[in-house]
Parts: sequence; C-alpha cells; structure tokens
Amino acid sequence: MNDGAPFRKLSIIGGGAWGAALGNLAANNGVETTIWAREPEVAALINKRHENAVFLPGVKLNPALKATPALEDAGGGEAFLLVAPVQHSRAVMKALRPHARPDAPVALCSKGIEQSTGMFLSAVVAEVWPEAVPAVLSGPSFARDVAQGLPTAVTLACADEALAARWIATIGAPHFRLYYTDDVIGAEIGGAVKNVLAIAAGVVEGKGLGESAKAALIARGFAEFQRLGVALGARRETLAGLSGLGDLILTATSKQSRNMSLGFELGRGRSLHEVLAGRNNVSEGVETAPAVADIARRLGVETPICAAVADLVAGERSVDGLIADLLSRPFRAERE
Ligand SMILES: NC(=O)c1ccc[n+]([C@@H]2O[C@H](COP(=O)([O-])OP(=O)(O)OC[C@H]3O[C@@H](n4cnc5c(N)ncnc54)[C@H](O)[C@@H]3O)[C@@H](O)[C@H]2O)c1
Ligand SMILES: O=P(O)(O)OC[C@H](O)CO
Repeated sequence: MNDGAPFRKLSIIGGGAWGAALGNLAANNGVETTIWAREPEVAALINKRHENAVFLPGVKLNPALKATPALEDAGGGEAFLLVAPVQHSRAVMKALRPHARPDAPVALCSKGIEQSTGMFLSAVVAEVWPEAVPAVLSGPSFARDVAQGLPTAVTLACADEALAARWIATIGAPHFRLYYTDDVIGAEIGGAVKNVLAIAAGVVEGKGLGESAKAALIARGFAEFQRLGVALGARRETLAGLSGLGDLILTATSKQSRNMSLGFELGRGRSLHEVLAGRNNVSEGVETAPAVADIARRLGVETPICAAVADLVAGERSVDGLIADLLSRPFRAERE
C-alpha cells in the first residue's frame, strides 16, 4: 500500500487505558491530539501530570497530549478514534455528532458487541453517524505494553485503503506495527469473541483444570469463532490473523487481561457481582457473551463455549454444571 499523510488533528473519544496509549502514539508522531475523558479528574491528570493515573497508572504520557472532560471540546478533530466501552459507544457517538465533521474518518478501537441490538460498532456508526467512514483497529495489544513502547502488531481494517494509510501514519510506530486489511467485519469479530473465550480460559485456570485443558479450550474456541465469522461474512485469513487468533492467544493466556482475570476469579468461586464491584475498568466479554450466543442461535451456528460463558455471566448456571455439560458433549469429527 502507498504511504499516507498523518491526520493533523486527532480526537480520541474515551480516556481509559487504551485511549491514553493510543493518544500517546499519535502525540509521539507530532499529531495534535485531544482525549475526551468522561471523568474530569482523568482529564486533569493527563493535562497536569501527563499520566492517566486512574486507568493506566505509572506510565508517563507525551506532554503534548491534551485532555478535556467536555465532549463538545473534543469535536474539532480531523479524525476520531472511538475508544469508549462498547455498551456506551452509541450514546457517546450520538452526543458527539453535532460537534464533529459529519464525514470524519472514525477508527473503532473498542472490542465487543452492543448487547441490546447484537450490533458490531461499524453497524452502530452506520446508524448514528452515517457519513463517517469507519475503520477498525484490533489485535493483541495491552495498553500498558503499547504505552511502554514494547513491540506490538495489530490489524487496521478499512474499506478505503488510502484512508487506512492515513491511520497507519497517524498512530503507527516501529514498535506499533499495523497490518492492513479491507475485511472490517472480520477484524471486529475477533476482538469481540476473544473476550468471551478469554473469560472461559480464565475459568479453566481458576478451577485448576490444567494447561492441556486450556490449550483445548483455545483451539475449540477458535473453531467457534471461525464458524461464526464465516457465517457473518468474515474471511478465514482475518480470523487466523492478528485481530483473531493473535488476540485470542494473548487474551486467553495472560492475567493482564481483564476478561481472563475475571474468568479466573469466577473459576475460583467468586460471584460476578463481587468481581465487578472491585474493579473500575471494563471487561467487554461480560456483555458481549450473551450477544454472541444470540447471534449464533439466530444463525444456527454452534458455539458451546461462548454459550456457556453467556449462561455463567447471566448467573443461570454454575461453573461446575457448565464444565460437566461441555465435557459430556458427544464425540465428533474435528472439522465440524
Ligand atoms: N486496555 C487495553 O489494553 C485495551 C486494548 C485494546 C482494546 N481495548 C478496548 O478499548 C475499550 C476501552 O477500554 P479501556 O481499557 O481503555 O478502558 P478502561 O477499562 O481503562 O476504563 C474504563 C473506561 O470506561 C469509560 N466509561 C465508563 N462508563 C462510561 C459511560 N457511561 N460512558 C462512556 N464511557 C464510560 C471510562 O470513562 C473509562 O474511560 C474496550 O472496548 C476495550 O476492550 C482495551
Ligand atoms: O484486558 P482485556 O481482556 O480487555 O484485553 C485487552 C486487549 O484487548 C488485548 O488485546
């Protein structure tokens, strides 16, 4: 692909760990960058201490990075990175729209499915901000690793290759490598479903079921999201790439993942309510699990692991009962 020019002025909508890490990348590239942070104290900490001490403590950010708690003050970007939790993204986009260029490029960096509608974020954008041109940024990348300059590679999906080149110039870096695809839905599916499977992987670890069980879960989980992905029109190469298998491996095997560590606590016998009450950050898999189970049911695709996670977070079944069910499924051919 040809090189693109970076955007001159970027707005980042969402002041959590990921918004801060992405803002830092853009500011390091000389892009005038403003983060909208919902919490005024987060905006103040970024402006005064150059640190998001609430969601990404201990990491120094580029002093040129600015933040505001007023959404209208974040509307002036030439382009937008959307990094709010998925369940709040529709409301935030609606509120932002009157203050922003209607045809602005928007890169979707959050990972999940809107539970109330079963929609991926590209479909939500098409509804509430129809002139905006969407891209999807997804792949194995912990905000802390990226903000500390550790090597990372992710997928940037956009139907418009020239626009993708501009995104890559805006946030890319030698330690943050972006690989281009035009398979937007493929990139979205990986990021959403891996969070659900990471909860299951955490349960396996929390229950002490062993490394072999974990590997089996990842491989059979990958089979689920391939079946679902293909049914939704994704390409297999995307599902097997950074935004799919790559992110599944990272998230399902590291306790740095909020989804995996949440599953771990559930496996240890704590209730979802207890686990969530002790956290200020987002675990997208909790709301995405029922959405995945619904979509799969509607499409007639079998996703037993995702369905088990949906039942678990709904409080409808016990961990032990769900494990017993999964282990007593009939033997079958691996390709199915
Ligand atoms: N943290 C990572 O390593 C990472 C990496 C890649 C993608 N992501 C994705 O980025 C998205 C944001 O995650 P994060 O890690 O930056 O968040 P976080 O867990 O660090 O912080 C929670 C965020 O949710 C916001 N929030 C809470 N209630 C809200 C509401 N009602 N309306 C709008 N915003 C609200 C908070 O302001 C805060 O910005 C998620 O979809 C996540 O899956 C995160
Ligand atoms: O901490 P998690 O589980 O939200 O995962 C963060 C990133 O999505 C990993 O790629």
